[in-house]
Amino acid sequence: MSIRITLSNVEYSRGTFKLAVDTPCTFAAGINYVVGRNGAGKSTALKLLATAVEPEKGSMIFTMLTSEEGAGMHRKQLSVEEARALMGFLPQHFTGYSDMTIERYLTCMAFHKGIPHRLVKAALEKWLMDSKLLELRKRKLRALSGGQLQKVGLIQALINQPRICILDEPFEGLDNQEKTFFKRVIYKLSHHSIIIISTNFPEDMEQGDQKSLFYLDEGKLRMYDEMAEVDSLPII
Ligand SMILES: Nc1ncnc2c1ncn2[C@@H]1O[C@H](COP(=O)(O)OP(=O)(O)OP(=O)(O)O)[C@@H](O)[C@H]1O
Repeated sequence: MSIRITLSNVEYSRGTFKLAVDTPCTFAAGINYVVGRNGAGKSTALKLLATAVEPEKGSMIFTMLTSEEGAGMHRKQLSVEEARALMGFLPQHFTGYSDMTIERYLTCMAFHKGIPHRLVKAALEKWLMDSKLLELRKRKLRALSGGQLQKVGLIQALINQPRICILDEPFEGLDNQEKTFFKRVIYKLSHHSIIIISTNFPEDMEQGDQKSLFYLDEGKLRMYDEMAEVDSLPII
């Protein structure tokens, strides 16, 4: 099941800021890094890809390689609803439902994302243990530190191994051990899923067998074939 997101001549404005994609950009399975200076439009681009906002011009098309009787192997275009059902999204300033405890919030998210009820408890316990949140599971989201909340945000985005996973500055606030844990989860997922990560930190871009680089310069998104080019781009 190979999924792609293809952007053509997309434009989206927010106040005086304009995001524009005037060269072909395709996001495929593997880790796709979106980089650029502060204010270049990374969060806006990720919201667009997550279908949280709609392009004013151009097209954003989700396709999946599929095999159907009579039609053989072909690329099927997905509706926005079908694409959303395959998505996990961590926005830049994740809040979740601040009055819920970690356990209740993540249980609701797991149900919502279609994980069978009988599997949720054990799966959640493993996530909470691996991310060092187990002892905090009865604490409300509003009482968590920035790093603790970020881990909850990452778990809700990754919990059902989504085929499209969009993570806005995912490692913000995590210590090295926590970063290593989540990077390993993301790396494994990247073999079958489109992972889109925005970051300002080149050291966070070391992983992924299949890597692509997207650079934003004052709202213009451009795809680079070579990760090696990252060293030549002014990121921060
Ligand atoms: N709610 C808003 N209304 C109007 N303009 C906005 C709004 N939010 C952000 N902008 C502007 O849109 C532009 C892109 O912002 P965006 O958050 O996408 O950039 P970014 O690359 O993610 O920045 P950072 O690295 O600082 O998170 C900026 O110039 C910003 O000032």
